[in-house]
Amino acid sequence: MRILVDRNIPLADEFFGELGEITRLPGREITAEAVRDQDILMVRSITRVDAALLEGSRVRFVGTCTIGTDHVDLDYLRERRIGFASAPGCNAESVVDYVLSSLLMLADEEDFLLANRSVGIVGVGNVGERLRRRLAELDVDCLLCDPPRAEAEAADDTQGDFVDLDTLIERADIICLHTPLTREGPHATHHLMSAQRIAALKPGTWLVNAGRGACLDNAALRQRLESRGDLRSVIDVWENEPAIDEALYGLVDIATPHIAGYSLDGKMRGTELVYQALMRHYGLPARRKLGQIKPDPWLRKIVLTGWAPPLEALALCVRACYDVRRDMVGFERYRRRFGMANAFDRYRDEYPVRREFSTLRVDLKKNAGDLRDAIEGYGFKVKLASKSSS
Ligand SMILES: NC(=O)C1=CN([C@@H]2O[C@H](COP(=O)(O)OP(=O)(O)OC[C@H]3O[C@@H](n4cnc5c(N)ncnc54)[C@H](O)[C@@H]3O)[C@@H](O)[C@H]2O)C=CC1
Ligand SMILES: O=C(O)C(=O)[C@H](O)COP(=O)(O)O
Repeated sequence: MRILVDRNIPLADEFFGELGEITRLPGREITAEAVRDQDILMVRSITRVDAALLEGSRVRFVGTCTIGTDHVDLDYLRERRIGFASAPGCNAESVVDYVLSSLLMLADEEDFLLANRSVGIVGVGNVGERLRRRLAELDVDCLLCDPPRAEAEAADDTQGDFVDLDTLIERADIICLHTPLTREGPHATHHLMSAQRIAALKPGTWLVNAGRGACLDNAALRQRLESRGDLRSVIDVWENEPAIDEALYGLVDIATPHIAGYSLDGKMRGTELVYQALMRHYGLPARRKLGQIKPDPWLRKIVLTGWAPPLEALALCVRACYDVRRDMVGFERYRRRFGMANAFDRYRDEYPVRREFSTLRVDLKKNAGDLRDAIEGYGFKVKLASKSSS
């Protein structure tokens, strides 16, 4: 079999090599001509997969090693009986790491504790739910907005914690968007954060978008920031990637090129999930296991030998593992050298290795044990020193 793989998919040889001949291409160079003689196509979110790409080709299976599927015409694949798999949840932990690293940076600048603020999570699926759980460990109040879930769970008495988006906007100090991009149906998310809703944000609100760019009206956010400058914003996903609105880029506090989910762990998990689905599709045993191939992180553990203010201890662990400033500064450096549209793709292509918080163990000695909840709450592994060793 012939397998065409986006070159930004790690471990493709290890997982797909046994099935046939692999060709690698940059995602934006995966054209109808390139796929014509291929049997299997493995993409990421920048390749539009539809009739224009696949009609007349031999492709019988498409995998996207991503959570989002808005770049794939699923109806077309169904009609043509082409097998399909995505990688639900693969990089959800990484997106949460990104959000927490960003919130910590802003909290650091404004000198306050997250525990004193309420966070509104819009879209409480794999990402939003993990964010909620980690924030709950830190005693942060969360408001949840997820109408599809609210409807589905309405009959369950133990649920019912959902609010509508306008109530969330009114009450939350920090708003995190984690919705998929959908353009149809009762809960379509295109411009869910509309001009009207952006105008309604309370002065001082922090707005985070790590879902999809077009869930938020980018022009309206630019106007609000230009005219009032009274929000703080973290934008990882943009309308019209990679040719994003540079004026908006210049106004947001943390601007990154769609890398929230870009840990090596998240990407490798994406490859493994799609590999498992591919093997099921062909009725073959999935013998390869990520655990056998995954490289060790280069930083395994940090030892805290005494008590420190929780915010400082957390900031230390976060910075050691993944500091969002690395990507802000790196992206800006690329923008100056290559221009925005080139910088956007190139930074992602050449993305420096990043590992999830969960790969870092924090050893707490002596009275540093008091920091356990905060550090575990942020997603790190914690080991408490035994009495004899402390
Ligand atoms: N920035 C990045 O690097 C990444 C971005 N993403 C994006 O994040 C999105 C969410 O990821 P997951 O949580 O894994 O997806 P998921 O499918 O597990 O959860 C999405 C949630 O959004 C809810 N939802 C749908 N319409 C809504 C609406 N109108 N208002 C509020 N909630 C709504 C759904 O009911 C669901 O619970 C993905 O679809 C993808 O587009 C995912 C990974 C990385
Ligand atoms: O998984 C998703 O959904 C994402 O947004 C990906 O992390 C984005 O990565 P690319 O597919 O654009 O490389």
